[in-house]
Amino acid sequence: MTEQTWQSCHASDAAPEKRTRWCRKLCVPLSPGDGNSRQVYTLGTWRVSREVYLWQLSSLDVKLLVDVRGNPRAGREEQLFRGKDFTKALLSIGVRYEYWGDRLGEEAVEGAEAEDIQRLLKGLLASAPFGPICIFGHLHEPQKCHRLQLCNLLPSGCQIQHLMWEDHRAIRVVGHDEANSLYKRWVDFFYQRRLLEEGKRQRERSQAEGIASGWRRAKLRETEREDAVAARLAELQAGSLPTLRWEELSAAEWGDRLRDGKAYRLRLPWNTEILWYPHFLDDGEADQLERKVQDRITMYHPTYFFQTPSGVVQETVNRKGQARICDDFNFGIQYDSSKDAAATYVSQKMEPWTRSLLRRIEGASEAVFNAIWFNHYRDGTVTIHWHTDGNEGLGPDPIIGSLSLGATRPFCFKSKRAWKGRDEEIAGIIHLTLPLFHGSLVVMGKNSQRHWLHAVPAMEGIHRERTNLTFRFWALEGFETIDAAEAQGKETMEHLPDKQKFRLHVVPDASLVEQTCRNGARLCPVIVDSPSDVATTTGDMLRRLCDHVLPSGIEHLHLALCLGADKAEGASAAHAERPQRELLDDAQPLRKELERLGLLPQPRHEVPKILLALIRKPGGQLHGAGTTLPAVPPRKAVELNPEDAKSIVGAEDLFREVRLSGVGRYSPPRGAQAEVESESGDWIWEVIQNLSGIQRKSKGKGRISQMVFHQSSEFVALYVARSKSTVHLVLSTKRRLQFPSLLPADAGALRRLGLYGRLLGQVLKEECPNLEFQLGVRVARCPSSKQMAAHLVSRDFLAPDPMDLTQQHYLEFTGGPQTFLPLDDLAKCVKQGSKLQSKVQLHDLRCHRCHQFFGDSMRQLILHLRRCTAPLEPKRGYGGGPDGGGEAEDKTLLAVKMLEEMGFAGCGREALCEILLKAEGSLERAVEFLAT
Ligand SMILES: O=C(O)CCC(=O)C(=O)O
Ligand SMILES: [Fe+2]
Repeated sequence: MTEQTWQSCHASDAAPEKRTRWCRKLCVPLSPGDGNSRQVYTLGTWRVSREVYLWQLSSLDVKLLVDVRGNPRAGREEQLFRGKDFTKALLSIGVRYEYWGDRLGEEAVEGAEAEDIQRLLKGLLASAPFGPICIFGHLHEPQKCHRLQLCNLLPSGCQIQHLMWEDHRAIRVVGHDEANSLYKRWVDFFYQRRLLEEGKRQRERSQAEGIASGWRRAKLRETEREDAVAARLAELQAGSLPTLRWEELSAAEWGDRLRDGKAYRLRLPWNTEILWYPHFLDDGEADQLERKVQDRITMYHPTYFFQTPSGVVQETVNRKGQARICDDFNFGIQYDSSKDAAATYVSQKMEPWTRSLLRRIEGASEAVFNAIWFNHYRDGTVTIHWHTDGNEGLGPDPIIGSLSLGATRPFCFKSKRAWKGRDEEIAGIIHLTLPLFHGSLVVMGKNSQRHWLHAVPAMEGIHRERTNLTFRFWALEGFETIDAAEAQGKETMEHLPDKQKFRLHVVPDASLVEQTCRNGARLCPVIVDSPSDVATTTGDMLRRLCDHVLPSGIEHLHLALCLGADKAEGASAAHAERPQRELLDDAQPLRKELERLGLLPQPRHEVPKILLALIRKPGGQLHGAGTTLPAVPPRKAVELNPEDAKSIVGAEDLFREVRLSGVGRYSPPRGAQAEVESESGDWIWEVIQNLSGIQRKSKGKGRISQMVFHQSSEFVALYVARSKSTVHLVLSTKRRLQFPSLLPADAGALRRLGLYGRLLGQVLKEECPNLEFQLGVRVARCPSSKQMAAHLVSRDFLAPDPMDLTQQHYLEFTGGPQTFLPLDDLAKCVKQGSKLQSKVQLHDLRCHRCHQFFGDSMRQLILHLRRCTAPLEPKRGYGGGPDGGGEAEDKTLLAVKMLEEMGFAGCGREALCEILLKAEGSLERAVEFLAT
């Protein structure tokens, strides 16, 4: 291949600057005939059994398999993971396995010099056994995999052929020139489409400018002119964004800057750019848009089929709702690996409101888009796993704008490879988390898909829905592959049973549409696939909907079939005119019922929708357990103290986060459920780490998940296993923050944590109006090297199990700022670098009559005092004995001394005097007061 042919292959002349560094490096021609003549095959991973792989390699007489996967244990094909097992299996058919992914993997070659890669390839060939070799990459199609570029750097004598699976047995050979031309076609097609789109925008804008300056007659509609102006303004704002550089800020500083309400251009390693607009839409605009999306966009929850290791086929409704808008393309949703299981997802068309929004986002993103993809997360248990948006339709190095509405969820970025910074401390895989506030926009700019993964992790304790709109430029018609996040760890089915596919459009009854469920989520129409099992009852169907799709906190529902002219039409028709309904019995097999009514669609027709209605079932119960959810009235709004708003960085956003998150009821897990075994003794950190796993199988029902009362993007509020009071939570940062190593830069996070506690306190006060709350850190714990934790505790100290309230806890919680320090004071101390020392003095508790010791168990002492009949020693001079006479003051002093001897010296004499007065002089009652 000559330089010219390479160039024309890999970059359109019209967009030379768009060529990646990688591609340019690969343009270096190879000297022909360097003696390395060799048969080279390439192959990717696919859902084909390992036996068939081995059989094909063996029949091609391959002698060496060269694994060039950067991460050879990634993806769904576990049987093809690098490991002893795979190596042995290859050896059994005479194929040697060599791992080269560390030098020739996707990451290793990114930005590398072509000469260096060539040198490595030469070395590889020189050491390879005689005979054909096979380069093994990740992706099935060679034109999408970096192995194609590697092959372009092989010595010219090599005979290169790419192998692709035709089905689960047969293989197809694609010539190297053909693979290169497929790649070129893809790139050229993509750039041409984008140029076309850019041209359109330019024309629109110059028309708008022409009209504004009065030299051109209006050809654009008013809205189009406004869109063009808004886009231009957004573009100007983008152009003047201040820059934050990853290396220049500590984790604490990032936390502050991402919460200071300002928009930034973030520059990350590997020449990556992210634009961050925390308030791209103001609150009013964001509310309005969320409403509009609820009204106009119908979310689709596709059903995926997985084969479990035992061979059982599982049918799973995707909990994440999806919708796509695009005038140019439809998108495919593939249900499993067989081609005919893919069904076209018909995109909705652009409307004036979506077009306006898209234009504005384009300006802020410095890009053009032609598609909006929606993701709907009904609550914090719906997630998206680590992935890149690397679909071929997005072209090379796509730019993606991502707008968030509803509950704040964190957007996690992590680098695909380790950063080798000068500073040891910041070397390694890089993590950056953005709090996706209601109305925020993140633009994943250049290199963000190439070098980084992103995810939206689970967030138990968040009951509010979230909608995400991603703005993309899509330029290829094709099939979307199945959601990698949902498929994680599961093997998809090879063959689906031959069945008819149709979709069910589930529309809530008009009386339910306006009903807001717990925490403000609205019951909206959804589209789901028909269940494949003919025996599925309408009760099963309803349960599936409740478990996976509908917002929680709705009243008892019933499923009805809508009959009438609009039975297969969209939600709007159902809203406009209520069709006749036929109530479906819970036990009725759904499919049979549809068949009986003559509604089953004919196979091979375009997937039709059948309208099912959700209707209120007065006082009824859903069939089976776990589907009856009482409606809970939304909580009253929390309030932000104007002082906090002024003085705390990020106060407004934190306030909005809590307000919009749908804080749940206080319901601590009971008994063993609440205990977290902690090997390190730092259970809070262990829980936090556990929670930071991006996707959890338990979907909010696991043991660790049950420990969570609430989360914000920065903090977590956990139930404690041995609660010391009616309400008792520990609050901590999700970032590692240990007491002895708190730095002045952490003061901002501590002040926000204080505010978080106050806001949660307000919510809890509404739930338990008779309780008073206090928030602070136990000073005695501060010197320990454990995760920093604050306690939000009600002042009644009525521990569910009184044995759990020790003297130490009691004295600390009631000892004022010397033992229980408010977070704002802690922030001040940290800022000034002062040390904290607890003033609590602990004494063993003991009975003043029989002198029995009770360690620090207040409960045991109280129980004992109620029983102890030992006489009071007369010489102790208290309790009405003969030496006990004298002045009342002396009597009190004696009693105070006795309490001190009993182990309450830490309370201070003044407090003991007061308590004695309250207890009318009775020591036993004084002890009980001390405990409550
Ligand atoms: O919901 C989000 O913010 C992320 C969505 C996403 O990454 C995607 O759709 O690819
Ligand atoms: Fe994504």
